[in-house]
Amino acid sequence: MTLIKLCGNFRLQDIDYLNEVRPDLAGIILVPHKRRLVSLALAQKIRSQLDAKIPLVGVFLNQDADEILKYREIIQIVQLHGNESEREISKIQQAGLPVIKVMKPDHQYKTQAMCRMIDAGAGTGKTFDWENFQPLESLDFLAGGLTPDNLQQAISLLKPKVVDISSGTECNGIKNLEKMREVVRIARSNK
Ligand SMILES: O=C(O)c1ccccc1N[C@@H]1O[C@H](COP(=O)(O)O)[C@@H](O)[C@H]1O
Repeated sequence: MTLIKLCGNFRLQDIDYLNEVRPDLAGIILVPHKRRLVSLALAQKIRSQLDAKIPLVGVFLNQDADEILKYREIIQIVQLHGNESEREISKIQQAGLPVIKVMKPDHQYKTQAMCRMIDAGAGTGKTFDWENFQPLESLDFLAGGLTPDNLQQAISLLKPKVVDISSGTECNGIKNLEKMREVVRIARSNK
C-alpha cells in the first residue's frame, strides 16, 4: 500500500478533516514568514486535537537544531526542506526526533537521515519530470505538485513508499475535505 502524508495544515478545522480522512502522517509548516506557518501555541493545539495515532511532522527550512528542538514535545518527525548539514541532522536525531531529508530530483545524495523525500519545490505545487527521474535508492517520499488528478500517474511511474501532498488538497489556499478524501482513497487503492 502507498502511504500518504497530508501537509500544510494550519487551521483547527484542517485537523477535523485529518481526523476524518486519516492519513498515515500529517504535517505543519514551522518556517517563519511562510503563508501556512503555525505558531508554537497553535502547533500545541493541533497536536492535542489530532488523533494520537497520526504522527505529526514539523517542516523546517534552514533553521538551526536548537530552534527545531523547541517543538520536540509537539512533533514526532522533523522534515528538513533546506540545505541542512549532516551535523544538524545528527544533532536532531540524537535528541530523539527522526528526520526526513528533502532533496531536489537533480541533487540526490546519501544521508544519515531516517529517509529521503524528493521534491522540486517547497509548498509551491511544482512537479518535476517524473518520466526521466532516476532515484538514487528506492524512493521513500515523493512530493511536489501532487493532486487528485496526477497522483495515480505519479504512483504508477515512481512507486514511492509515501506520497506527500499540500497545495493539491487546497481550494483557494484553504484545505478542501473532498480533495483530502480523494487523495487518501487513491493512495490506499494502490496495494
Ligand atoms: O508549504 C510551505 O509553505 C512550505 C514551506 C517551506 C518548505 C516546505 C513547504 N511545503 C512542503 O512542500 C511539500 C510539497 O508541497 P506541495 O504539495 O507541492 O504543495 C510538502 O511537504 C509541503 O508541506
